[in-house]
Amino acid sequence: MDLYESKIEDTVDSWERRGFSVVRGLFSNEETSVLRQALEREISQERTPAPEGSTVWSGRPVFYTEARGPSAGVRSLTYVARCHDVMPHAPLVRRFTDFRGRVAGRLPGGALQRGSRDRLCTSLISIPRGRRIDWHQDVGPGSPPLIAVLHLSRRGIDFEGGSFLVRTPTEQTVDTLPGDVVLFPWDAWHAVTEVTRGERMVLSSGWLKEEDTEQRRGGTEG
Ligand SMILES: O=C(O)CCC(=O)C(=O)O
Ligand SMILES: [Fe+2]
Repeated sequence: MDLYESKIEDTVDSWERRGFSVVRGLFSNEETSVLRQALEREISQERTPAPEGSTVWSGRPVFYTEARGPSAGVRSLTYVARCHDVMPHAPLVRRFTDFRGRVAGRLPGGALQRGSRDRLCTSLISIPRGRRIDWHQDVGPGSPPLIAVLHLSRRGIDFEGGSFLVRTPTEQTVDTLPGDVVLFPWDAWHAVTEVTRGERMVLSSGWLKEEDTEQRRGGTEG
């Protein structure tokens, strides 16, 4: 039995009972801190946001977006398909996305399966002080069927506030530690409360739908 097998069993069990799952300590503190520091550097670089109204896919294999409306100020940097190889500490990121894929394969329901040609997509999401993520579902063009969120920031050190809320259908609050992974279905309403100090960062992994990537692909193959 490999390292993750029992975690996968617990994840599926919790999913069936509560409609979502939290995996504690998928990554060690040391691994998480290496990843956090590298990704902090990535997101702190100056970038031009994808145009307003474009979906998550703006024709680029790596693209940056800044949210509008109630979640304004939230920034994300998304890597599509093979661009995962250029992410800092790509082997660590790969362990996370592989874990997500293995869980997806065990969950009941065809809605959770990706199409064979859909593309892996991983977003670094940063919420600075005074910002939050409003209630939403990850539904729409390019929405992935199963969302897995790896928490990178240390509550009380890197940030305060910023609790994850999910309705499946009762509302639950999840306070995470770095290295924890939260998994939930694409149609679950979720939100993040205001970050009252510092900055909160996660890596969120899913699939972009093939139709969306085909329609919107720019010159560069991802
Ligand atoms: O930052 C989070 O905990 C959740 C972010 C989110 O809404 C998502 O990954 O779909
Ligand atoms: Fe979301």
